[in-house]
Order: sequence, then C-alpha cells, then structure tokens
Amino acid sequence: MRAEIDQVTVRGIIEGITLHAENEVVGIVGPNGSGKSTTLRCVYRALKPDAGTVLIGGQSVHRRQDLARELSALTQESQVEFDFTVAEVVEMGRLPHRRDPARDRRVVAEALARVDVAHLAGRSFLSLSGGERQRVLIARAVAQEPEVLVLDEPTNHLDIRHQLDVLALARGLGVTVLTVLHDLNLAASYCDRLYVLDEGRVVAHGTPEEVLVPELVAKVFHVTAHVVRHPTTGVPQLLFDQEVTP
Ligand SMILES: Nc1ncnc2c1ncn2[C@@H]1O[C@H](COP(=O)(O)OP(=O)(O)OP(=O)(O)O)[C@@H](O)[C@H]1O
Repeated sequence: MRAEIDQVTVRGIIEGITLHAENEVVGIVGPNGSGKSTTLRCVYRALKPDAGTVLIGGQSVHRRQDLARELSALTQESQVEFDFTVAEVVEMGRLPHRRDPARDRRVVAEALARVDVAHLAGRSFLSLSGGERQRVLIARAVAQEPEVLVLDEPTNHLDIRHQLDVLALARGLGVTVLTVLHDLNLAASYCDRLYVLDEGRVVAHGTPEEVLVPELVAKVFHVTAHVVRHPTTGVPQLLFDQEVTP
C-alpha cells in the first residue's frame, strides 16, 4: 500500500516535506531536531499539518475511519501507562481486527516469538527493561498486521543482535515501512531508499548508495565520513573521523 506525504508543513518545524513509500522500506534520517518525528506524527495522525496532505492508499489519513486496520506505528509516545502483562499489550494490536479469536491468538504468539519476548508473556510490562519494552511494542505493532508500518527509532534501547533482528523483521513483512533511524549504517543496510531531512526540509533522497556520500554527510551531519563496502553484502557503510567539521 502506498503512503504519500505531499508538501506537508507544520509551522516553524517542517516545511513542504514530500515523500512516498510503497511496499518497500524507506528510511528518514537527519540530525537531531531536523523534523523526522514531526513528519511521522503527521502520518499516524498525532499531528495535523498546517498545509499539505498525507495519503494512505490514496485517501487522506484525516478522513479515514479505519486507519488502524491499515497502519500501525511505533512512536516516541508509544508507552503503556497501566500494569498490563506483555501478552495483553501485544493483544491490543489485534483490537482493530478481532473477528477470529483463534487467528488472533496465533498472530500474537508469532509476534511475541518473532521479537524474542515469548518468555516474557506473563510478565508485567512495567517491570521490563528498556530494550524488552521496545521489543514488546514492536510485537504489538506487528500483531496489528498493518499494510503500512511507521517506526520512530525502532532500534532505541536494543542491543546489536536485536537491532538487526527488528530491522530484518520489518523488511521481511513485505509491507510499506517508513522508519526514522539514527544509525546511517543500519539505514544503508535495511532501507531501499532514504530521505535526508535537515532543518525541516528534505535535502536529499535516493538509494543509500546515492544519498550516503561524504559531501552530503559533511554538509548535513558535520562529520567527515569515508564510504567502504560491506565485505559480504557489498552495501555501502560509513566510517567516521573523530573530529567534527565546522
Ligand atoms: N510541539 C512542539 N512545539 C514546539 N516545538 C516543537 C514541537 N515538537 C517538536 N518541536 C521542535 O521541532 C524540531 C523538530 O523536532 P522533531 O522531534 O521532529 O525532530 P527529530 O528530527 O525527530 O529529532 P531527534 O533526532 O532529536 O529525535 C525540534 O527543534 C523540536 O524542538
């Protein structure tokens, strides 16, 4: 399903952001405060843009009644306030569906196993570590079986194995994934295309190979980078010098 952001402006924060994703993994990268989360918030309707449109499957998100059946989001605000068990939190992902209890149970069990939290099913969510919580929230988003999955820094709190695992999971779903990532090398490894934001605007977009070049990295992130190839996958990866550029 196609997700389309067209000329979206949130006054003083983002200006005329245009991007799209369709059955691919699209990464949004950029420095702190460049407007990445604000852009995603317009997609999952936490924020109404001052101008521009956000379309999911060709329809405005602000006019859709049934958005939760098509879009799920792991956000910076995705927290659980009350003392639910892990299984209950992931079951919440089935709320938009709930027609076939046997299927719901199976989907929840698969989601728990896929992010390696099945052994925590009976535990209180609030008793979990940061990384365990993040994996449970990812399981909830996946259990929703969305056509469009929106992820704001999904690798937050995760150890390296679980970072790789979660991004492989997102890729393996075969749906439209729109994800904010800070780690440019993970972005290069798991995203089909990238959009680079700086000061609220898209300043570059294309394949990781096209986008992650030393000139762009220096201009936007103010660091010196060298591009090397991953020895087995051939994917471009960046090595950074220690001093920052002015
Ligand atoms: N509700 C708000 N009111 C005022 N300013 C805001 C609001 N939300 C975000 N901002 C500001 O807008 C800018 C962009 O914020 P946003 O969270 O979208 O950036 P980001 O690229 O996701 O940053 P980070 O990498 O630090 O998570 C920041 O300077 C932030 O302080």
